[in-house]
Amino acid sequence: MLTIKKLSIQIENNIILDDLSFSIEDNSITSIIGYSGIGKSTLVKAIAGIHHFSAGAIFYNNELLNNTKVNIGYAFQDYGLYPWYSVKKNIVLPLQIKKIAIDQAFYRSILIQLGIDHLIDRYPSALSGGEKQRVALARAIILKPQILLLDEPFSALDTINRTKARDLFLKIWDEYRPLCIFVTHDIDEALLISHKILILRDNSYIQIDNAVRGKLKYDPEYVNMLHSLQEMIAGSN
Ligand SMILES: Nc1ncnc2c1ncn2[C@@H]1O[C@H](COP(=O)(O)OP(=O)(O)OP(=O)(O)O)[C@@H](O)[C@H]1O
Repeated sequence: MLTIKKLSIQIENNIILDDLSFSIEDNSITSIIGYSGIGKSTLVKAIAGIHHFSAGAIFYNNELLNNTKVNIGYAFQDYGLYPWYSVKKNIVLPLQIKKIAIDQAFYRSILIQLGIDHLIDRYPSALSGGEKQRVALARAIILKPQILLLDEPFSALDTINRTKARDLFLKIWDEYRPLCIFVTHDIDEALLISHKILILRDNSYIQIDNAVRGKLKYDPEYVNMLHSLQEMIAGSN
């Protein structure tokens, strides 16, 4: 279980997140939604250990989260690929850093499932935005991390490929069910994939159970939930 306790983050004189507390259970997906600039990426970076916080603490299984002890996979919003490394080297880098032998079968299956097996010798400059995102996703998953942080992982994909990538992600996620935090602007995406949803708003936040996960988009319960979420994001609920 990941527990965020009274977390506050200030950048220069701006309070980005203030007194945020919530928990995420193992084997579950939590989406983070909210207006652009509200602090979604900042929160994910703090959990990844690459952004300082001004107050509060982050625990994993009741111990302070230490990213040298706990494997954290992170797909950055801007991909975060190293331009001087090939696709293969970018993907296996987390294994090399942690001195973990490559699981060839898992590596091959990720490449094939994400449709990037033909790209492994290319460099990031020779990839499309959607290809870079899939490489970033492969790199986040390669360690089979206990905590998987995905910051708008499908934003560069068109609608058809986004739907495919989402289904694929859920298939891969289901193989070992890591605790996953998924930042998205797409409320439908949040409703389709996540067990819980954290809504960040100006000066407040709400964490809700997603009762319509797995339901069809035209199901009345789904439509009601979609409308309530829209109101919650706008701050009128
Ligand atoms: N290095 C920085 N210096 C100053 N302000 C920053 C810095 N990094 C982020 N911010 C500000 O912090 C706020 C939160 O940014 P963040 O990227 O977390 O938002 P977000 O909710 O992920 O936005 P988006 O949905 O547009 O990706 C924004 O107002 C941003 O301008």
